[in-house]
Amino acid sequence: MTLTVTSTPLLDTISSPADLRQLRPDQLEQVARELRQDLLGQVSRTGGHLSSNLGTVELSIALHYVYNTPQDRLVWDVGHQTYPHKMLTGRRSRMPTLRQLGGLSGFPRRDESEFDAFGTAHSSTSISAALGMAMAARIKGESRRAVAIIGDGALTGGMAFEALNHAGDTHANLLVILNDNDMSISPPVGALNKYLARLMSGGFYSAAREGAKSVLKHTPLYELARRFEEHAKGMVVPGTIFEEFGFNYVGPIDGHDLDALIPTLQNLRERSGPQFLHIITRKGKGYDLAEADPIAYHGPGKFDPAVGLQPAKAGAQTFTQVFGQWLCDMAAADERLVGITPAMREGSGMVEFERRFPQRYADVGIAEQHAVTYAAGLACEGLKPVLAIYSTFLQRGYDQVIHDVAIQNLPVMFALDRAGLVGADGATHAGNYDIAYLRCVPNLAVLVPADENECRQLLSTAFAHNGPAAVRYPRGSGAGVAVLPGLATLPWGRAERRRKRTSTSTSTSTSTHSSRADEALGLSVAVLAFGPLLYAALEAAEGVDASVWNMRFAKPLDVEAVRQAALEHDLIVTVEEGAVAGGAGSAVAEALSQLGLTRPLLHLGLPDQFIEHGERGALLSACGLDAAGIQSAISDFIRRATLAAASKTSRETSA
Ligand SMILES: Cc1ncc(C[n+]2csc(CCOP(=O)(O)OP(=O)(O)O)c2C)c(N)n1
Ligand SMILES: CC(=O)[C@@H](O)[C@H](O)COP(=O)(O)O
Ligand SMILES: [Mg+2]
Repeated sequence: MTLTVTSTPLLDTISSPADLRQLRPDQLEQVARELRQDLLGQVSRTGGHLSSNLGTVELSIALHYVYNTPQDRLVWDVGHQTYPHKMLTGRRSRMPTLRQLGGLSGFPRRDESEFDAFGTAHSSTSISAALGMAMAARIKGESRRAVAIIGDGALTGGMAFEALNHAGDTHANLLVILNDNDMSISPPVGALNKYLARLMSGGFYSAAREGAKSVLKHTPLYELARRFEEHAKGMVVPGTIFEEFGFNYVGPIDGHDLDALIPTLQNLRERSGPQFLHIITRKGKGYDLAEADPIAYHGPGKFDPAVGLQPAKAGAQTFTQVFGQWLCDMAAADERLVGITPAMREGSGMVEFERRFPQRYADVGIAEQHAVTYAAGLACEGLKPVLAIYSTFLQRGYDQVIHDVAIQNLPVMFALDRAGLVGADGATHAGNYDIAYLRCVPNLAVLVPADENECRQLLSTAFAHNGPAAVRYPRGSGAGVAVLPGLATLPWGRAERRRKRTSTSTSTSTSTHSSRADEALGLSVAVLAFGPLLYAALEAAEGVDASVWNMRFAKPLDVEAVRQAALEHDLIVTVEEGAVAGGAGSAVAEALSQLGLTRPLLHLGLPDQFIEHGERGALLSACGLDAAGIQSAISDFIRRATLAAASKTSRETSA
């Protein structure tokens, strides 16, 4: 560890930016040292995003020092780099609760602090939101300022350019700060990145220019520098792309140098019209291990800062690892396979695939819309694209799924990771909606493996399918089922029955001979499970003697299995780790209605509300999606149904 603090602590005196603004400029470097050290200690104890936050320490201090927050609006892009901002805005004492149930969010939230001007966690939204705020200030006749802080990775998202295009034409009092650390989660990709690198390498002129402006302001030398700048701009240096968009471009400057940052921001705050400040920072700044490996420290779990991250202990295989292995094996077997990631190489398990098949790998940047349509183009030419994408991020490419893939019935395969609750990232990253938003799209199949081995089998099944298909699997590991080698497929659209209720009574039985709770109440139960909750459902079924089907497909639904379940049982229970509204359970209800079968239905899944951050298992339990929760929901339902039936009978008798 390289961080040491010597003088009397200043950080403890800062409980809001107003306190920070009381300090002399020459004290701010000490604040930065203390803040960085505290940040490292805090994140090492809770886990969370580290590299990006170590890189925004000086920027956060400078922004709150110069701008009159919260009246002036700071809009952070993605928001994974806002821990220093949180610590300066009255939330330092709550850092030990970071990303835990009931604790601080890992991202900005309007309901957490008045200093969080805009909630975020998906990238590339900051310029649009800050522009909206700048224009609102103008419309309302207010003199507030709006600042968007966006990373070089987030700038690759199309939305950022839509906003730049709009902003440059508005004369809005908007400052866009490009926090360029030459990294996304993985190394940055694309022509824009190369362009930024060129700006950076040619940046000495600009830096000197801006440094001169700030330092020499109000002196005759400043006028000289200004004239030189104008001459040089026109004659020597071509306008930057940001100037072509209508912004006044300043930089690049060193984003860790408070002596450069503060006067530059003071200067920019007084200017009107769209301003663009390009700063250069280092991901992981100040912690040697993170500087050396910003990818590993992008979002680590808990660790000891003195020794750093240790190799993970061999544990259960994650679904992501199952996918990564399958991708390599299938690529070796079928040279038409092309793997695509929108900037999530590590998270999606594609590191090995890139290493082995570089020609068939593409990181397209944070560009989910493009990723989907790019895959569609590949499919048109007979290739077999596999787009590995987090469920939550596919929301960005929804129109492309329908318009570019499904309508044309193209064989694009979506490997949907992080389906269901994700835990510490919370509501913004939850993959709760994909079954609902995909199953309504014609031609598109939705496969829901129950365990690791079935995940591999259904990946092969989707890949073999001659049309669009999504395979959804959750974060982390599942039941721990051993994954068999081979690329065998499973029957298309077919569920498997995993448990038969032991009682022989018929669906309309009123038997009270069994000791089991449901039997006593006279209802037989069929559970239709979609995805890894199958195992909790099987456990619950032991308690209520239910039949259980592993449905495997949310679409095409195995209607025969639904019919059989309905004909043999009184109550149908659906279980899924996805939104109940419009989810797989709804598909079962639709099927029953089409079959003309009426059965009481109990849909177990995620409720119609955003689920906060917390430990994934605990959140699932809180939603009633563990074995105990499923069993008690079924027993309660039966009890209520039986009571309702009894009361109806007694009303009829007395009438
Ligand atoms: C729409 C969307 N896609 C993907 C992500 C995942 N993601 C979070 S941070 C990040 C990299 C952002 O890079 P940059 O903006 O340069 O910030 P840095 O991590 O370098 O601080 C990615 C890909 C996301 N949050 N939102
Ligand atoms: C901020 C962001 O979007 C990513 O860093 C995300 O937090 C990664 O999530 P996983 O840890 O599930 O890969
Ligand atoms: Mg970056």
